[in-house]
Amino acid sequence: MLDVTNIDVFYDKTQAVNHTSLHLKKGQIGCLLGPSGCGKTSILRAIAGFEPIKNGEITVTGNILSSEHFTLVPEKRNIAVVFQDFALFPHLSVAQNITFGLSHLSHQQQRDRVNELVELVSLQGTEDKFPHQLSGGQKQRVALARAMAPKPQLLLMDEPFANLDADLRDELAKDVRQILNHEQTTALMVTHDQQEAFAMADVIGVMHQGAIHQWGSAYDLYHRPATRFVADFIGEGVFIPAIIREDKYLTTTLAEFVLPAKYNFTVGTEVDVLVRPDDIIHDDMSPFSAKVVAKSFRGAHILYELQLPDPKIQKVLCLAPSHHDHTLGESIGIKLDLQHIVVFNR
Ligand SMILES: Nc1ncnc2c1ncn2[C@@H]1O[C@H](COP(=O)(O)OP(=O)(O)OP(=O)(O)O)[C@@H](O)[C@H]1O
Repeated sequence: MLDVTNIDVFYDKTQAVNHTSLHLKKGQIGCLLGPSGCGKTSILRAIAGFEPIKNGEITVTGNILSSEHFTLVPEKRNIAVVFQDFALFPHLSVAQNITFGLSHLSHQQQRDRVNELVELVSLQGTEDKFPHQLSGGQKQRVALARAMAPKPQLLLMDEPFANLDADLRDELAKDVRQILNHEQTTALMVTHDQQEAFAMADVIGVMHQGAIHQWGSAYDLYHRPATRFVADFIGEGVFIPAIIREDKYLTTTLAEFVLPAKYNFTVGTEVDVLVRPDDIIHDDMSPFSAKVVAKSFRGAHILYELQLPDPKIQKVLCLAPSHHDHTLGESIGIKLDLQHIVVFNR
């Protein structure tokens, strides 16, 4: 549905997006995730038609919207954009804000669509209120309803929940996902908050320095990170040193593993293995122990930071059920239980 193929975006001589591609199917929700300045907004702006592209192509349902020598104006793209500051018209009521893009419809059709959207975004009873009389979450719902009212072929959202507090953000993210699914709207959003990306998106692109390192599901990004940057950026974890032995064995201080077939390291190569907090199991019977150097209570679990006796390994993290409450300085038995073996060259 949306095909962004090998695009470059420049601001004068500064390259903000570097030969980047992404694809969304109809009804899919995509998310660009990455640290500040990595180029997320620039991709969104190029798709919306606010920035020209230097190379490549942007198409929606096969129609070219942007190419090296062509930029279709934003108003002809049938793409809606929701900004982080909501950008509602302050002098228009909720109903008038939502009606704004519907002038091509009859009055009855406008009323029907507004009623439908007000119900969909759970704003019944606020139709005659003005933006300053609404909470942040309500304003964001109006912004979403207004953007979706003309049934755009694509919805773009730039940090749509950034101005909301954490609880509201989680709740709204789930609601927005349901609303988009209900309307079968294809959407692409930008965020630097991974929980928000996980809550909203079917497919996530992790960006760094103008490039998408991996375009995949939350599960794949966490368990099968394609690059060291993705492994570091998504979730928590540490790298522990290992060496490739004959017969494709991988030896670490804590355990030995068979190297998955997709890796092609020569014998003797020194590598790093990704170890997530849920890969380290607390087990009093284990021959390996480590000292608790820090802990953080997370409700159902405690995240322990553990120092192993091996000086080559800085620390590992262990997520243990919170009824196992150990004190700082205590040594606890641990074992490594890697379900997904992810290895990078040292
Ligand atoms: N109008 C502009 N003029 C010049 N450089 C710009 C402009 N907009 C963005 N840049 C630069 O392009 C790069 C990418 O910026 P972009 O806003 O796309 O990143 P981002 O990932 O969306 O960041 P953030 O999360 O902070 O919004 C940055 O180095 C930024 O400084």
